[in-house]
Amino acid sequence: MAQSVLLTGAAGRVGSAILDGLADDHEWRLLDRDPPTDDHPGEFVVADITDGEAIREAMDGIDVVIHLAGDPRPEAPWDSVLTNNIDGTQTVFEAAVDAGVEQVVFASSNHAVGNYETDERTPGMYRPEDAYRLDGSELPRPSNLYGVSKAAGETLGRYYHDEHDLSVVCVRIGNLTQGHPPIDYERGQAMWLSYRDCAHLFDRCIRADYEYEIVYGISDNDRKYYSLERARDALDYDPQDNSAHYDGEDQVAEPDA
Ligand SMILES: NC(=O)C1=CN([C@@H]2O[C@H](COP(=O)(O)OP(=O)(O)OC[C@H]3O[C@@H](n4cnc5c(N)ncnc54)[C@H](O)[C@@H]3O)[C@@H](O)[C@H]2O)C=CC1
Ligand SMILES: O=C1O[C@H](COP(=O)(O)O)[C@@H](O)[C@H](O)[C@H]1O
Repeated sequence: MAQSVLLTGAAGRVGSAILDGLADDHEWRLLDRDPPTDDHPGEFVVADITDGEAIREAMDGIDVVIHLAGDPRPEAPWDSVLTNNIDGTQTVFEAAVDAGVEQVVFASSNHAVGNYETDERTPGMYRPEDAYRLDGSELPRPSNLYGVSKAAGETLGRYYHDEHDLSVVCVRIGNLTQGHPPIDYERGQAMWLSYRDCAHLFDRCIRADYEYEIVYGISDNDRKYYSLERARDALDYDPQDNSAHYDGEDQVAEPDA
């Protein structure tokens, strides 16, 4: 069934991947501090996620919030991630509870666990024959202050689920690139998320029933160090793409049937 969905950070890259795949599948209300530059489905609210009143108003009549807005830079300074990623995310969760929203999907990141990639494990863990997997049950181990802010967002989600009964899924997104996986970047190929799989994954986050989940958001790459098991089990995620099917920029194998 189509849901009424508020998409924060709608003007960005992940927002574009979601809307490219799902524009006609749900009733969208889009929100970003930057106004839209292209055609878009539904209404567009220009607001900052730290503005509690505007965010609460944007959630009227909404079933599901996909919360993407924030500073996505791994090198972002503390004042920016504190304001945009931590304070902004708390504002979004609080407004969701106040508005009676049922589910919040939080865009977390590989950088929340980036320091599992130790000198001893790399680059072996990026290769297809390596069996090492993170599965979402491990503690955060951030690789920068941006990763700390994403771990904080996951913990806020845990709190709002336990105290306020909100259904929350945190998606530790890998490396989203359009068209083909990153070139000459083993780590990026191991955590590649195609646009098609991104849209499908967020569709499953909108439609599935869950309590509190942490899942990894990557395609079904031969190289991987993130398990897809929780995303498959909890969300019925069924990725179609695989970075091994690309030779540089060209696709050299058909997606699995
Ligand atoms: N692109 C990727 O591969 C990955 C992205 N993510 C996360 O996904 C989310 C989206 O990332 P991208 O689309 O790549 O970034 P982006 O920079 O393309 O989009 C982010 C959007 O959020 C908006 N925004 C930022 N701060 C805001 C605020 N205070 N109030 C309202 N809007 C605000 C920006 O205007 C922008 O349109 C981010 O939270 C990022 O940390 C996580 C892992 C990987
Ligand atoms: O969280 C994020 O991760 C991706 C991939 O990280 P990288 O270290 O391989 O670049 C990054 O591209 C994106 O900007 C960021 O938000």
